[in-house]
Amino acid sequence: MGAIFSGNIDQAGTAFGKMPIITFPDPQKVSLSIRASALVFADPASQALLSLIERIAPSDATAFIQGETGTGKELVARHLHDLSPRRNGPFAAINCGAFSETLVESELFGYERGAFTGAVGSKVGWFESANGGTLFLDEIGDLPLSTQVKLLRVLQEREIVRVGSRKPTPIDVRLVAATNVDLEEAVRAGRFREDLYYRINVVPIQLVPLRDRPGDILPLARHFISTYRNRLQTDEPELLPETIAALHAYPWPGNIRELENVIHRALLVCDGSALRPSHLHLPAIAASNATTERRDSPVTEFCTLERTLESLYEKEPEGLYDLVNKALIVGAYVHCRENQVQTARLLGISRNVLRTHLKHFGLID
Ligand SMILES: Nc1ncnc2c1ncn2[C@@H]1O[C@H](COP(=O)(O)OP(=O)(O)OP(=O)(O)O)[C@@H](O)[C@H]1O
Repeated sequence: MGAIFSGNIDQAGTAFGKMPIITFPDPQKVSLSIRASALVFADPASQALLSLIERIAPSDATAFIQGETGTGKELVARHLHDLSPRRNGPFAAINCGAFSETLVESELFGYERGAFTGAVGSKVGWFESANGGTLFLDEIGDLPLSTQVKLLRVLQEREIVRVGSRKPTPIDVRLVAATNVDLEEAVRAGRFREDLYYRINVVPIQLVPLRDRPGDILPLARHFISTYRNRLQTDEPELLPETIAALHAYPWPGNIRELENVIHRALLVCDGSALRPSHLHLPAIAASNATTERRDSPVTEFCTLERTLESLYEKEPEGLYDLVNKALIVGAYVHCRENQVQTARLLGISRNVLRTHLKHFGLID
């Protein structure tokens, strides 16, 4: 519960083996060439990330992955492991935020019989489980300060002491830590130890949100269509141009995980031959913008197109107008299941003006 063990500590090799990497410029080839466990790195930002991973994988340096939720932090950690000399050892992943303050220590370092009420036997912790391999600590910012002190000691001494024991056990683990919160801010606020922050931030890896790597959207969508189509045993539906436009217009606050869920759900509801924008059931764009970096945005709900754009335009640099214009129109169109009358009413524009925009975006003839 909470922790996921993503390898097999009893057998050599990782659970999934080495994942194939696809770095294709041509999204049309994607669905033909990738497997379910493949990583998609098509956008230039992702390809830069891939070469960084390849450069640092052979070393034992602690990697510190930062990125919004769903950007692929665990996948990158696993890939680092798969490319490292530790690839035949275990890969263990643990979400530090999933345990109570009292439990997290015994989960990480293990405990001896009688260490606390209910400890009827001894238990190996995640550090020992990952011995010879890689330990991925997700949401490291959630570790209580008392555990942070112990973790720092483990990283310095390269040995753990089980709860209820005094005997140190040497460990040989590469640590990969991740967070989706600003850990520097947590240091400033006194919630995270500065010495531990510097200890883990040896090789920083910043994952770019999906909205800032548009070149990944279509390849990822095709990848998930292929994955879920195989699982659902359905035919591969065609991705219509308007569906592709809708995928690009949406800001993906939940990043790749959200895209995966959207595609999975779309495949369940579509009739098999074509994936239409209405199958995506994307939330209203303005509402999702409110949960992303535009927290201070005046847009908190669907308001008229004119008012929304005017207030954003005052604040934002050039170019945003076109982007937001397109995002709002396509988002509203999808939201209204491609009903032009409803979409025009929602946006506060005439149907003719809406049709001009839709033609311009290639959504209607
Ligand atoms: N480059 C990629 N290619 C293919 N699938 C990906 C890629 N990146 C992420 N995914 C998929 O997206 C989903 C979310 O990825 P992952 O769990 O690694 O994100 P995360 O950043 O660790 O999320 P969280 O912050 O919530 O822990 C997973 O199903 C993963 O397989």
